[in-house]
Amino acid sequence: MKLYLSAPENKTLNSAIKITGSKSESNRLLLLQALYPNIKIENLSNSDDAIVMQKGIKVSKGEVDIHHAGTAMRFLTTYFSCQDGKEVVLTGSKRMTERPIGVLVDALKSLGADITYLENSGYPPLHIKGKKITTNKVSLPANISSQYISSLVLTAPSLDNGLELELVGKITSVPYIKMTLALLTQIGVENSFEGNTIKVAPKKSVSNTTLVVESDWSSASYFYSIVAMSAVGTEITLSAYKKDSLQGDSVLADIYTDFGVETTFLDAKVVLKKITDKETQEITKDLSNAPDIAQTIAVTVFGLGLGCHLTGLHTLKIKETDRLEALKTELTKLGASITVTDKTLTIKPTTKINKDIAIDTYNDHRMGMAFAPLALKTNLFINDAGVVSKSYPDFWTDLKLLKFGVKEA
Ligand SMILES: O=C(O)C1=C[C@@H](OP(=O)(O)O)[C@@H](O)[C@H](O)C1
Ligand SMILES: C=C(OP(=O)(O)O)C(=O)O
Repeated sequence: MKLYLSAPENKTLNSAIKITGSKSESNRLLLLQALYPNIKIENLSNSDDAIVMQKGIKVSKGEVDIHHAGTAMRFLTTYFSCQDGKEVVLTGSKRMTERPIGVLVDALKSLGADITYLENSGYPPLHIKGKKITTNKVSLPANISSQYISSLVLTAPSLDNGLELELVGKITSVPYIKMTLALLTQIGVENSFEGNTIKVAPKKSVSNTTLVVESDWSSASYFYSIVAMSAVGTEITLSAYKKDSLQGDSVLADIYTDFGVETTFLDAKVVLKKITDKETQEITKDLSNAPDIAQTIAVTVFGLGLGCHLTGLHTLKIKETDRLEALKTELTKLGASITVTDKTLTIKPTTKINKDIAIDTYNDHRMGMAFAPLALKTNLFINDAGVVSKSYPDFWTDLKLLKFGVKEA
């Protein structure tokens, strides 16, 4: 599906949007629910990634296809490795077979897991024969993906002896690890994270507990970008959010003050308001704790004619696509002056934005959603716009609620 996007006729959009549950929280809770069936989940994400997780975790024998879902791939690798009697082939999309998993597989093998690579060493698909794991100390590099760590931590309380992890090197995407540990705390699992050591105590069962997933902050980023590019006075209300979030991407509330957006928390809602068009001209940010909002920020900066130097982007090359190259290619088509390295992105201020450009999405939901707000500045096409369903299936419908022109081309 190719879409043609244009700005709403009334430039001051005031509207309320309810965003689906966080895919990160949802996939963690689905894993914990499989280990502890007394857990009930509310406001579960309706994303493709949560659907493949729900389906995959029920399989005992045969193939589990998690498509593009990194969290499902990583979280289920540990889960199945520790399920005595289950035997699966864990696979995904072509891109998933290019996303590394060797660090996690090596860690699991050192614990005694039975995992074999079916194609390339270090990459999915994996053949996993579940075993009872009793060894409880493991060490692994922490600078490539925090999902390997979250994966081990999530299954850890179900192991007879719990688990102690030693994290080697600079720890990346730290808030996601803290989210995992906070959810364990919420279900009564003792844990600690001090220095580079994580300890998780074993737990046999959990009493009836209902956990409510907060809505997705990464999805909220696209509305921050829309408000940033709108007239002073524009307001959008998003639900259901809280000030005390487990999601690291809630740092958006701080970051977008540089773009003139004020955030107010009201009950379970968050109100975004454009309060000034005197934006910070050059922004410098280290996004190693919030990699998923890098695309949104880069597009906001370009749309506002500002400059930026973003660092801490070393994980972007192994996500749904090489996001640094994809941003460079697509922003250049629009007229940006952009340079990237393997971990940084720099944009120089420009005033002109090319019209009617077709943005390629590279099977990456965030490429479609991050570029959409630019319709406030110029008309544009989004190729393969269905990609958004990976995390936010209702994105285009919600954009229509804001009166954007969203037409099949
Ligand atoms: O644990 C999680 O839910 C996630 C961790 C991050 O990945 P990395 O740790 O690989 O950066 C993030 O990019 C991804 O969208 C979700
Ligand atoms: C990187 C992402 O997801 P995952 O790694 O879970 O596929 C994302 O949603 O931006």
